Amino acid sequence: MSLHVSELFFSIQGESLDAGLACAFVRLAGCNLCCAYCDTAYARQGGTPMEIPEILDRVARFGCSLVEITGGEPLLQKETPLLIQRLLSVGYRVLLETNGTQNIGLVDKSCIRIVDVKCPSSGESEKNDARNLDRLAAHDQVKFVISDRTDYLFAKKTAGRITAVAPGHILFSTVHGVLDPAQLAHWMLADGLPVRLHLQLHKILWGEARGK
Ligand SMILES: C[S@@+](CC[C@H](N)C(=O)[O-])C[C@H]1O[C@@H](n2cnc3c(N)ncnc32)[C@H](O)[C@@H]1O
Ligand SMILES: Nc1nc2[nH]cc(C(=O)O)c2c(=O)[nH]1
Ligand code: SF4
Ligand SMILES: [Mg+2]
Repeated sequence: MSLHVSELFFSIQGESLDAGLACAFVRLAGCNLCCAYCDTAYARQGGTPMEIPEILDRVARFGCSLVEITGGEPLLQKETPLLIQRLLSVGYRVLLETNGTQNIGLVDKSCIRIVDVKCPSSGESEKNDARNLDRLAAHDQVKFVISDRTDYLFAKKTAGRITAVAPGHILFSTVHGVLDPAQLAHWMLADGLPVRLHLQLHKILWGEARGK
């Protein structure tokens, strides 16, 4: 059995609470959503089949202890939980970025799951599986990617119902180049929201370059 891999690369982690750290990325191919703003549409199809030992070998060559599994939607592939388990078993800190439509409970609890809750402007918010919010562990993170005021109000309401993670693990991000981060900051401050403002550090560093 193999996994369909879109790309493997080494970069500065640009998202999540680990932003700023050197990180190995495994971008898996295939996605069940088509978010209006998706910055990795190329990973929604295609990919190269790779066996787990080959992926572990490629990741090891980057020489860092932090690995992120992203996509595309990583949880669409049956072998993803096994890949994560193998990475954890050899000592990596493992992050999983997932779109919130698949059961995050299938993944080892030691993995840090970063669960997107899709906002209305993505065009995919009706596909969110609300049950994932009850499956969160304290170390997990929940992310809202926001384009406009309607998205912000949706995120604020949904975040208010999350009790499984501390407010500092709830990330409010802008859709890059669409919503001014200062506008989002103003809204958050005006409402006194305790959640975390989140910007994509890699795009500040390298723009929209692929494999970065
Ligand atoms: C490309 S997705 C892959 C993982 C998974 N499919 C998901 O949506 O969470 C990784 C993260 O990038 C975010 N993202 C995609 N396009 C973006 C954009 N144009 N601006 C800001 N964040 C974006 C997604 O919302 C998600 O949090
Ligand atoms: N540098 C960098 N950090 C990232 N964090 C999450 C990413 C993703 O596309 O899931 C990403 C990415 O594509 N690049
Ligand atoms: S779920 Fe993630 S990879 Fe899929 S279209 Fe949306 S942002 Fe892109
Ligand atoms: Mg990205």
